[in-house]
Amino acid sequence: MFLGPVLGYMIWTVSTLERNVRKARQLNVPYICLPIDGNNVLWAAFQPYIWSILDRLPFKWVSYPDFVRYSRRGWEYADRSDTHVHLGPVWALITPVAVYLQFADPGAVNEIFTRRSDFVRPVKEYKLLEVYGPCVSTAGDDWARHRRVLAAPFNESIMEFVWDESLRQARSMLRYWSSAGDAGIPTFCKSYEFRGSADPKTDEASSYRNSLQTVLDNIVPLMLIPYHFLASPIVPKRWARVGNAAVSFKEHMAEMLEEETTALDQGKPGSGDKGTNSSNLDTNNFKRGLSVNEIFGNVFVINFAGHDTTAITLAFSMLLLAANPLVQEWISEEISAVTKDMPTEEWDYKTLFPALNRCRAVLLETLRVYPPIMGLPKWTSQRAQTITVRDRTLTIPPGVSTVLCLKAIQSHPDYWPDPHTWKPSRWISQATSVSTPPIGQYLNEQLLTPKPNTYFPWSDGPQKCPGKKFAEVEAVAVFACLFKQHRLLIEKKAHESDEAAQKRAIACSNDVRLEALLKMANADQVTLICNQVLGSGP
Ligand code: HEM
Repeated sequence: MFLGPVLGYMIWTVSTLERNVRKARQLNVPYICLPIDGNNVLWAAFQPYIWSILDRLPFKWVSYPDFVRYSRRGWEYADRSDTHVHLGPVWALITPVAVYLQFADPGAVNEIFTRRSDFVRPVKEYKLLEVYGPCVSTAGDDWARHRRVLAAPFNESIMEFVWDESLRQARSMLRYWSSAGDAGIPTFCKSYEFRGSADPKTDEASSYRNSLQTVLDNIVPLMLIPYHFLASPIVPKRWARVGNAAVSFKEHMAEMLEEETTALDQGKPGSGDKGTNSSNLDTNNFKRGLSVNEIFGNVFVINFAGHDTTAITLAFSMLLLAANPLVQEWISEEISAVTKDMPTEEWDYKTLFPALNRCRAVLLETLRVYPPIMGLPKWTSQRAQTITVRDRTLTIPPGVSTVLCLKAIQSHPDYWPDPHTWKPSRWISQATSVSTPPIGQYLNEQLLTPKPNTYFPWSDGPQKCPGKKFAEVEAVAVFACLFKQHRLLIEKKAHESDEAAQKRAIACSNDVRLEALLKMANADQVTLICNQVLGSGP
């Protein structure tokens, strides 16, 4: 009975694969074939189980045949830049569904980013983000309307709020972490109290924080199954919890919208207007530009795009800092020089943030090695497009996917010396006295500007991340607050040396899996301890 469909599927696979191979041959680029497309929903659901078995065998990922290796979701992390080093700046991953041209060439990357109407976002691949409604990522031709409204509050004047709020959260986090002692740390313009996961006050499942966390933790099933269905009484309890969290999160969004529209109706500034003057923010856009469903869709995307990306990057950074005590000392030296005896409550964004280059370097280096998004998909839509890759001109047929391989280019030895080592100091150089910012004079250092189009964890071009500065300000505030007077240690196992514990932490940071974003697969295998430096405070 099953033989017919299986045979049919196999014939379809072979013939479509062959057709796509012919397309790649015409392009004259090296290629690798896969029998199943990575976006196949069934395969995406099953492959983690297959790989959890393969990972237990005594073979490394690199030793499997190509069709096995590249079928792993998130293969880009294990591959680093190796395939590009072997096959050159552009190669094709061919599946029965598509030809995915993989680019790791700065010139070609620049062309693809800047020619937005020639290389378009494959909206179909982003449709799953429409959990609550259409949004900037799925808007297609209508992208500019969404982007104009959504990006308005992301201006310099909101950064002071982001800085103060991040410091406030970091202080609470520090109190919570320090109180854990040797037992180890248990695992938008609205202010929420910091709550650790073991804090009893986090019980209220419908709180903003908890509903958002449940939604983000279960983002893949929520993208596949409408949340109204999950919240219905007929589904198992575990799923219903996810559905109910999604409903609660929508109620929180509706409440926020109500508060904002009431404020705007009364002529008051909305929360997106914090600290801004009305001349640089068209608050009417908020009401005029998007429908209610589109507002919900975009609020969700801002939460999705802004929360886990930053949280995951901070988690990688903390673990790597704990495994590298000398780097902790290195940033602490800067924090002390820049903030002197000033209490964190008095830290001023405008003077301190630009001077904390070493703290920023930790973030930039973590994003270089562990970018939450490892490849950016674009698409030649209706027309063929020509593009220059080094000394060649490629004519790419319509409907071919072009992937900007940011993980590969950010770890390519042509652009980054010692590319696979996490080394924040690579971002710092001695400033010439003319360009030194006043407060930076203590260390006379400045941040490296990478070669163009060799570093783009926030994407680039018109569709680049509007939250880049937001994330930088958050991370620098958290690092500065934490490492001013505290250090992170790894809890050692019985008879384990410091070195072995540090190696275990680094191995944990390299044991990753790609869900919607790249994250550590088993972060709870390493427990961190937060200690105050002796003689450093009250
Ligand atoms: C380390 C932190 C972050 C990283 C690595 C990051 C990365 C990215 C990348 C790569 C894109 C482009 C995605 C694509 O084209 O498919 C993007 C888009 C976006 N990001 Fe971020 N992001 C971060 C933080 C944030 C924050 C803090 C916010 C908001 C508070 C935010 C909001 C957005 C939005 C709304 C978009 C869609 C923009 C558009 O399509 O026009 N991101 N981000």
